[in-house]
Amino acid sequence: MINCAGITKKYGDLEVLKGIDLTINKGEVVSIVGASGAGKTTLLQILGTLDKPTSGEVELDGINLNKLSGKELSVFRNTRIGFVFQFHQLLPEFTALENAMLPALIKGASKADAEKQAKEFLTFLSLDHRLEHKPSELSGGEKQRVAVARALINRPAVIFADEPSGNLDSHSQEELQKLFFDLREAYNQTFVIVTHDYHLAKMCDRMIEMKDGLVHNT
Ligand SMILES: Nc1ncnc2c1ncn2[C@@H]1O[C@H](COP(=O)(O)OP(=O)(O)OP(=O)(O)O)[C@@H](O)[C@H]1O
Repeated sequence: MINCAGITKKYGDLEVLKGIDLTINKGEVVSIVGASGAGKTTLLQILGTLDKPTSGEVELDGINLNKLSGKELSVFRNTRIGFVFQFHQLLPEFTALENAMLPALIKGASKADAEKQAKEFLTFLSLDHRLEHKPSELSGGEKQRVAVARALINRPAVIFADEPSGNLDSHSQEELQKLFFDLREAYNQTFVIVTHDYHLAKMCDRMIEMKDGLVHNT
């Protein structure tokens, strides 16, 4: 699913990633942990095509990312990758249903198909009674579940989550954590999750520990 070899990233003189080799298999739920500044977000952004490495190769879903043009990369990102961030980043003027539908509409799905898919995922995520609510009318946990539905809608190869439960109360945190594993069970969905939450990290199939720009154990 994901293979990366010799990933480095430099910001000026600062070498944030110093040669990362990593393999993540389909259907795995993997956490990336490490101290603040260890390079976790930088690695996630490179794996998720939001940033480019200084050197090294990333293969995702059978595609070598170095070989894609800027335009091909953005199509690949919208269709094959899902993201969940610490702050949900839903569009405030749209309903839960509309927010979840958006990536499917961008991909070119018909409104009817996008709506059907979005409703299926929102129902799976126990939000069938919140379809017409706008983000301001949803709880933090609900907003984050809409963000998960939006990430899922195109059935991406992988969902990258950066501190997905960082802004939630402990009950919503637990609910969200359980969902990742439910979604893997139901859809064989692959997740790569950057987290400071040791409880979540330990629940994952594998914990990738980063230290000083290197992976220490996988
Ligand atoms: N655009 C940038 N320009 C310069 N330095 C950067 C940039 N982005 C990140 N860095 C530096 O790279 C290092 C790694 O940052 P990164 O955000 O990947 O760490 P992290 O492990 O995710 O940390 P945290 O747990 O605090 O989010 C930090 O020292 C950071 O200051």
